[in-house]
Amino acid sequence: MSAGSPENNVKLPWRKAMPSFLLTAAIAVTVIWRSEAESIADERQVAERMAVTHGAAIRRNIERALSATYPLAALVRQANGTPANVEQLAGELLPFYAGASALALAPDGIVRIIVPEAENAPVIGTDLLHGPTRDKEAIRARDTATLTLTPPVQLVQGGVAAIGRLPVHLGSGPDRKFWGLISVLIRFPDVLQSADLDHLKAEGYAYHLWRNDPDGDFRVHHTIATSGDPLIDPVSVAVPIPNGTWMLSVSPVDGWGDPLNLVMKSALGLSICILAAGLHHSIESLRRERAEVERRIELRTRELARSEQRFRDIAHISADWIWEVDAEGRYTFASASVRSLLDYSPEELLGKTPFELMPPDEAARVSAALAETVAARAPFRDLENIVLHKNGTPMVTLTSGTPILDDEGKLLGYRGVDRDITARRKLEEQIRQLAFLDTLTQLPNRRLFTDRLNQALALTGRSACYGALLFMDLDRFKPLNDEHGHAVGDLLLLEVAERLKRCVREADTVARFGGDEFVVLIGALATDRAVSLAHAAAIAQDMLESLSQPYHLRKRNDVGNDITIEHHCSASIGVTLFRGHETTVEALLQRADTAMYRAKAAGRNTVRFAESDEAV
Ligand SMILES: Nc1nc2c(ncn2[C@@H]2O[C@H](COP(=O)(O)OP(=O)(O)OP(=O)(O)O)[C@@H](O)[C@H]2O)c(=O)[nH]1
Repeated sequence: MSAGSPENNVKLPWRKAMPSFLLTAAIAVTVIWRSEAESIADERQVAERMAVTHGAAIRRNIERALSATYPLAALVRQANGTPANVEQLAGELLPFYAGASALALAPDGIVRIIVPEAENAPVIGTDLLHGPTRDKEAIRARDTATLTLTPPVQLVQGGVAAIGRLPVHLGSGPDRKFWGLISVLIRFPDVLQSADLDHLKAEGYAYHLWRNDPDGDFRVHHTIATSGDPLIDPVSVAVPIPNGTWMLSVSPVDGWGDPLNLVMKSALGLSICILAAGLHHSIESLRRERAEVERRIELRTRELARSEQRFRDIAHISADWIWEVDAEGRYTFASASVRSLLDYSPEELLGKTPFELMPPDEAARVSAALAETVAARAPFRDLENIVLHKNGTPMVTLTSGTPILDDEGKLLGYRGVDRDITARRKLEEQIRQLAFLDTLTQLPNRRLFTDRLNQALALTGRSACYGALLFMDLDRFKPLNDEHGHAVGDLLLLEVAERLKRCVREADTVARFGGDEFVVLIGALATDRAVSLAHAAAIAQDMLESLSQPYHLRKRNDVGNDITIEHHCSASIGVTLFRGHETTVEALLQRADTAMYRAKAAGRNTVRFAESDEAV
């Protein structure tokens, strides 16, 4: 097979499946990416919800703690700036405001009272509005007349806390004047406890509660509380508090998304890509194989059509008759040339057997001759047989055939060819006759006679019977020719031949050597020489007698009329006996010829034996 042959191109290279792989990979990546993005979005939503919930709790706690200042402010206003039993009230209030760890009153900004006093005593006397201890949020509260909250700060008395400052004003309208500040100490992380930030940690979240410095760089974060774990792309919710906003940022400790899930999805995606590429490869391979098979079928069909056309052309122009028979020997196909050979149309032959076209005895002979060949499913060549022309004329054909077998070797029939050799056989017969028969009388000529004489010598040698050879020459034949012409002479010769044949048995041979010379071979006379001589003499006499009968020969006279001439004729016969190869054929003929001349010499119309025979 050459390198460029189609068979080599059927195999599909794997690189052809690459586009399918890449396309599927792109789809898989998109799907995985989207699914991952969706699941991260879901996760962020959940985290945000949690941050919102916890942020709200923080805000509630802060506000509740801050609200502890309101009853005291009300008390101060009610007492017009000089409340009594404030320490007692503050002490009673504190347990009701979770997150509020201390309450302080600072008339004119100077802390005078703080409850509980024991752990907060160092604060007493601190001037929140002036001097080095002044507090930014305190001043803001006074100036804006709104509750402010400091960021969580390190306390003088220890611990971390945010301090809420509520400005208290007395009077209203133009008489309204600043009284001082009521502060609430909101300790960290105590205030956050009821916000249950630990729950976030337990749920696997890192959190960060932070704020910007409202007066400083907004990019600087001040941490209020943290889980201690680093944040990864956190979701942040605002926790509004007085004079500011805290932020609660939350992210899963292990980061967003599920890496194991992502790996499994990626593995699944890769498997689908490989599967898609494999599928593409298989389908494309199948498609190519199918296309190749179809191409080959078309090629073979065309070859078959060409081959069939070739067969039809040959069958059409061939002088031979091409045929097919089924397993029962019935014609299933006959080429058109059967018409010129036997005058049957191909259709007339369908269903017939070849034997139906033969004379019965020929059919039996051919059937027997073919029986073994057909049983062996073997081909046969040049089987000569006689087939009858539609008009009954026997035709000689040479038949050759070859078996038709199916894939299992079962015989389906035969196909073959019949060649008409009738003309050839006729020609051969003519040649044979020219070689062995006298053209005028159709009697054996000298060559055939010599052959038969040889056989007779062998036969008599075995049987011990004598045979006889009679050499005969017509007397005065020439004058007939001369007077009436050769044609009349020929008629006489034909008649002589017939009369001589009638004088002998079928097994004996009458031959013409040419001119008016005839030779007769008598096969088996007797084992006794004398008896044989007598028998031969009797046959010779019989012949003389027969030949002496008048001949009526027809001829056309000078004016064109047919006339009959009566002619009388005699012959001189020389006879000799033989038995076995005592002598040669030539010597025997010579002996008979000599005896014939002796008969001529004796006055013609007589018989003479060879001298050797007479001497016995
Ligand atoms: N019509 C005819 N004549 C033939 C044929 N062959 C030879 N002859 C003639 O036969 C004659 C033979 O004559 P011969 O045997 O020599 O002489 P004959 O007249 O028979 O005389 P005898 O034999 O001596 O009695 C010749 O005239 C030949 O021309 C033949 O085929 N047809």
